[in-house]
Amino acid sequence: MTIKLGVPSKGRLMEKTFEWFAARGITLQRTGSEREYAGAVEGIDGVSLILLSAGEIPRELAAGRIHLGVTGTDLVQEKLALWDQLVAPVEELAFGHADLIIAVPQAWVDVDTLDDLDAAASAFRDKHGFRLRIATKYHRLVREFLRSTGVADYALVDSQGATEGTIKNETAEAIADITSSGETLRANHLKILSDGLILRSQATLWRSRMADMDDADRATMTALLARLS
Ligand SMILES: Nc1ncnc2c1ncn2[C@@H]1O[C@H](COP(=O)(O)OP(=O)(O)OP(=O)(O)O)[C@@H](O)[C@H]1O
Ligand SMILES: O=P(O)(O)OC[C@H]1O[C@H](OP(=O)(O)OP(=O)(O)O)[C@H](O)[C@@H]1O
Repeated sequence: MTIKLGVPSKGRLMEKTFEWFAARGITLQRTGSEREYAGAVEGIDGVSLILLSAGEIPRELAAGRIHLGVTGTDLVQEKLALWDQLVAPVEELAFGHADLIIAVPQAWVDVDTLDDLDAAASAFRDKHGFRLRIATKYHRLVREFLRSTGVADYALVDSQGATEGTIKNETAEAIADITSSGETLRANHLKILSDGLILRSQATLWRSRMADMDDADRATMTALLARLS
């Protein structure tokens, strides 16, 4: 067998992950054509590279189909109930920083906190006859956060991308999404609630608690982790 290492297959996260491993003497590269999701590992024996969507890496770790994987804290905590029983963080990689936050239109001058949002949600329901809608792809994290903070009178609507646009498109009144530089929020005339930070995320190397290993794999894992930490 080999130790299977799952890495995002495209974009910022893939490039930064390759750089992070290269700085530790392990070369990860895509092989084949530009569109083929095949990869190779040089600098250590017994490790194979699996290129995957960042959003699927938590599930693959939880199922034990990969031994190690790089993805954001946000995606692990969103996709896996009881995530800490299924995976363990090995290293925070110091890139891919993003905050999961709740934001509302800047024009809502009376709404700056979750308490204000709660009041606005009740008023919204009285006026419109349906619940204030919050667009997000982070359903689990947003529900847990709002439950713990006592906001109840809302409906989540699913948005898998361009979430900041849902308010202008009138499919939601508020959003819960990740922000990094804050530019997308500003460009869409949105503001973060002062107590609306749900989670700080960054790219992290995770180890599966569920993946099988033989003796050779265990030796490879020990050697690999010694190189990475
Ligand atoms: N603007 C950003 N700055 C920093 N990190 C970000 C940014 N956008 C997303 N991320 C982080 O990158 C990771 C992947 O995000 P996302 O799911 O949006 O990626 P994607 O490219 O759409 O991946 P997928 O292939 O799963 O669709 C997440 O952990 C997220 O927190
Ligand atoms: O604070 P900023 O630096 O502007 O970054 C935040 C944006 O980045 C991500 O979107 P992405 O580019 O991954 O596209 P998406 O909306 O399709 O997910 C995220 O969903 C925000 O929209």
